[in-house]
Order: sequence, then structure tokens, then C-alpha cells
Amino acid sequence: MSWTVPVVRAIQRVSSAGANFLCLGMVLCPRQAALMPLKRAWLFTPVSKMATVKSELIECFSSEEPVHHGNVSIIGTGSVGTACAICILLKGLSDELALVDFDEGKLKGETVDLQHGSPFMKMLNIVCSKVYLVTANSNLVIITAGACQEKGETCLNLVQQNVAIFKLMISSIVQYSPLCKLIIVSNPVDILTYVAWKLSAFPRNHVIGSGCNLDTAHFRLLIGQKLGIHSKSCCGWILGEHGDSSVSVWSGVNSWCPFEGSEL
Ligand SMILES: NC(=O)C1=CN([C@@H]2O[C@H](COP(=O)(O)OP(=O)(O)OC[C@H]3O[C@@H](n4cnc5c(N)ncnc54)[C@H](O)[C@@H]3O)[C@@H](O)[C@H]2O)C=CC1
Ligand SMILES: CC(=O)C(=O)O
Repeated sequence: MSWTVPVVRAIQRVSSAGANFLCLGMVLCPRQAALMPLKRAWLFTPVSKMATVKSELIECFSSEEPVHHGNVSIIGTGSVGTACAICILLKGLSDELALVDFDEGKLKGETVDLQHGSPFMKMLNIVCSKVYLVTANSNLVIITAGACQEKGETCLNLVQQNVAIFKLMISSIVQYSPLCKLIIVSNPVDILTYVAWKLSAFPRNHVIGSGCNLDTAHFRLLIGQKLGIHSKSCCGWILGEHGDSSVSVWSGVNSWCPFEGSEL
């Protein structure tokens, strides 16, 4: 029963954070209704032999050596958050993935979809809640929550709405994972990265914005399409603030042919 591992892991994360587990809003499992609110007695009941065997069977038993990366949380399970989750799961970049969104229906739907992809994933410990407690002891928190641009709107139009969201979000993240690193994706990303740094009071190398990485990827793809080669063989950068004012650095564009080992 695949729900047992996420539930047990969530409890471990939560109890090692010294948090009150009774506050946990939602950890997805078929027995959710029966488990919530969880009784403390349940947490400390010795696990039966049968349960141990079961949880061992739930562990991945493929021949690949597991690589332990720590816990990752994603805030916002919209298009971007879900895409991040899929990449993390496919690459096995986390021991456990926690998802948070204030829209419980969406959160639950996306989590169940991800869990059902578990036969193709390297890791299946996915927990979710609209309460930040579920993110306790994260090593990395990726923030993709917030409003997005409507047609005709610029990134900068989102600033007020998303700063208001960040004020609540960052304090909750810091409360449960005071040593984590943050990756900010929500727009306007460069402003919100600065806001997150200020609100969290984290060291500056703990708060990373996605900046112009996406723009750079678009740029490399388009150059590759023009030249008829793979975008991995094309170097080039988009610099500046992510959004309408970013700049393509044409003087730095070159392409590299990995087979010939030379510049084209
Ligand atoms: N930096 C970059 O390169 C890019 C940034 N973005 C930005 O990423 C953000 C997300 O984009 P999408 O996933 O496409 O949007 P989306 O609308 O699909 O998802 C946003 C999610 O955030 C959730 N949310 C909103 N307020 C919340 C709150 N206070 N607490 C918890 N969850 C909350 C919503 O319920 C929704 O599920 C936007 O700000 C967008 O502009 C999008 C694409 C690229
Ligand atoms: C929305 C946004 O930031 C982008 O697609 O680049």
C-alpha cells in the first residue's frame, strides 16, 4: 500500500522538526479521513512485523543504487510546480517531495497523478498539504505559487499580489525549514527573489532566482532550430531581468559540435 511510506516519512519529518503533528492539514492517503486528526498514540505504536515487510517491499528494489539528496518541497502545484515535480521525480533528485498549494482540489489531483506515475519514477515518497508543516526539514524549497500574467499584462503587474503572498509564505517556510535553500520561480522572479531574501533573512547564497534561465533555453533552442543542430550544442545567454527588458547577448553566441569537438 503505497500510502504508508509517505505518511510515515511525513511523520518523521514533522516530528524531527519538533512540530505538532495534529496541525497537519492533509497527507494524501486512502485512509485520510480515518487518520485525521491523528492520535499521538498512533504515532508511537510499534510497527508490526507485517508492516515492516510491507514497507520494505514498498522501497525501490531496482538494481540502481539510491542516491540520497534530501527533501525537496514545491510551493504551488500549477503548471510550473507540477513540471518541476515531474523533473525531480524522473531524475530522482529528492528522497521525499512535499507539495503545498492553497487550492486543495488541485493539490490532491496533481499529487495523485504524480503518485500514479510511480512505476516510472525513482522515488515515490510524495506528500502534500495546504499546511506548511508538511515541508518541515526541507533542504530545498521551490516557490512557484502565485498569480500569473493575464493576456497583455507584464510580469511587473504581478508584483503587489505576489509580494503579499510571499509575506505569508516565506515566514511559514522559514519556520519549518530554517536551513533550507530557496529557488524562486514566481514572477516577477528577480524582484521576488530579492523579497524572499529579505523576508527570510537567509544568507544570500541560499536564495536563488530562476532569472533568465528559461529565456536562455528558448534562445538556445531557436538558434539550434535555425542551424539544424541540437540546442545543447548551442551556447548563448539572455541576460538582465527576466521579462520584457531582458537582452540577448549575440556577441556570445557560438555553437559546439560535440562529435567534431570543435566550434562551428
Ligand atoms: N521565472 C520563470 O521563468 C517563470 C515564472 N513563471 C511564474 O511562475 C508562477 C506560476 O506559474 P504557473 O504554474 O503557470 O501558474 P498556475 O496558475 O498554473 O499555478 C499557480 C499555483 O499557485 C497556487 N497559489 C496561488 N497563491 C497561493 C498561495 N498563497 N499559497 C499557495 N499556493 C498558491 C495556485 O493555486 C496555483 O495552483 C507565476 O507567477 C508565473 O508568472 C511562469 C513561467 C516561467
Ligand atoms: C511566464 C514567464 O515568465 C515566461 O513564460 O517566461
